Amino acid sequence: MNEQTGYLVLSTGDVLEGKWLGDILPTEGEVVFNTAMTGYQEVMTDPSYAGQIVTMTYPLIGNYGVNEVDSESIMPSLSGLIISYPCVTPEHYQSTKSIREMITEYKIPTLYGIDTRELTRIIRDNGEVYGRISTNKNDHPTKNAVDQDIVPSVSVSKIRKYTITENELDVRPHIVLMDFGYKQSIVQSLLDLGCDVTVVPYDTNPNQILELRPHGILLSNGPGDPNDLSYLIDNIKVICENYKVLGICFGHQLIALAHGAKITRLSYGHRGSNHPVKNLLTGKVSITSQNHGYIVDPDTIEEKNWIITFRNVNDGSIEGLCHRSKQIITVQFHPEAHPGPIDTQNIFSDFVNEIVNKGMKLHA
Ligand SMILES: NC(=O)CC[C@H](N)C(=O)O
Repeated sequence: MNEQTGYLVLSTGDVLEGKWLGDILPTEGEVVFNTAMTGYQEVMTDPSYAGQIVTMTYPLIGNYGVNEVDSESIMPSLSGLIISYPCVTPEHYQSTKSIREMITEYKIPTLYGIDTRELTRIIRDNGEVYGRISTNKNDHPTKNAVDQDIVPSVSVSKIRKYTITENELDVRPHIVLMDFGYKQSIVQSLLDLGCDVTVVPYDTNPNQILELRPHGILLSNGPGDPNDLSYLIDNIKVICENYKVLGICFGHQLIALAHGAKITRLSYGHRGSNHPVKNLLTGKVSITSQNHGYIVDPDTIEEKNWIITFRNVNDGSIEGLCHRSKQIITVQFHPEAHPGPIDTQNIFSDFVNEIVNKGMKLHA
């Protein structure tokens, strides 16, 4: 393995020494931790991590390799990766390459040999932490904010259509997915339910959406601070007036923002595969996959218009909303999973059933 020394220099003043796993590629970004024990490939290809240096708290990363089926996007968008102990001789029947081959192919700046649990403690104690991966330990991070154009950098620039050839349903719901940095698993969850999916750029306006004649709109996950997209609020309001809408994570935050709520930061994010959320309508607790640093400020929700449907069991933060009169449901967690449990996949089937059963006239 490459034995060249590299440093993770943090905005807190801490400097952690490691080794470069691939090429020497200095970088910087917000440093965030993910507590999932598996799912590094999905994490590395989730566009919501754009601009961030991700550390996996689980110490052994790479042991089942990288495969052809689990990537959430065409290429990784994260700024960097910090791992404790990499396994570069993977064993798994689906594995086609090692994590080192993947990070070399996609030029992901990566350090290994860092105590990722120590790093996680630093983030937990300090909240928002920025870092620079460098060969020079005096090379401090200069940025203190994630690039404001981060969503445009991951969103599609042209419409992308997904359809399944075999559909035994006599109806074909057509969902427009507004792409703020969508995960492939969201598309797959809709295809599995017999939907046609059209992915559109994040700033597509309601008139362009109308031309596509969708039956429902899904606002996707995405990187960065939703407040940076406040200029889309009018678009989102019109969409929410006219369609059945589902918002996931960034999409949930944008819909809340468009309806007058404030979006604030968690001191450190929820990123992992075992975050319990309680459905306040049924009392049922589900274990969810999560990846977010921002939340909807509970004091700014207009309760006359919104029902809080889910709360996080650990810290009580809002995990889901439902509009009292419009057909809008939103979740802060990731029902599409990947990585993580699929306990809340019913969010997709409830949305599609709502469209099929009570929705507008569907074409056959
Ligand atoms: N997964 C997401 O959609 C993340 C949303 C937003 N970037 C946050 O960190 O809160």
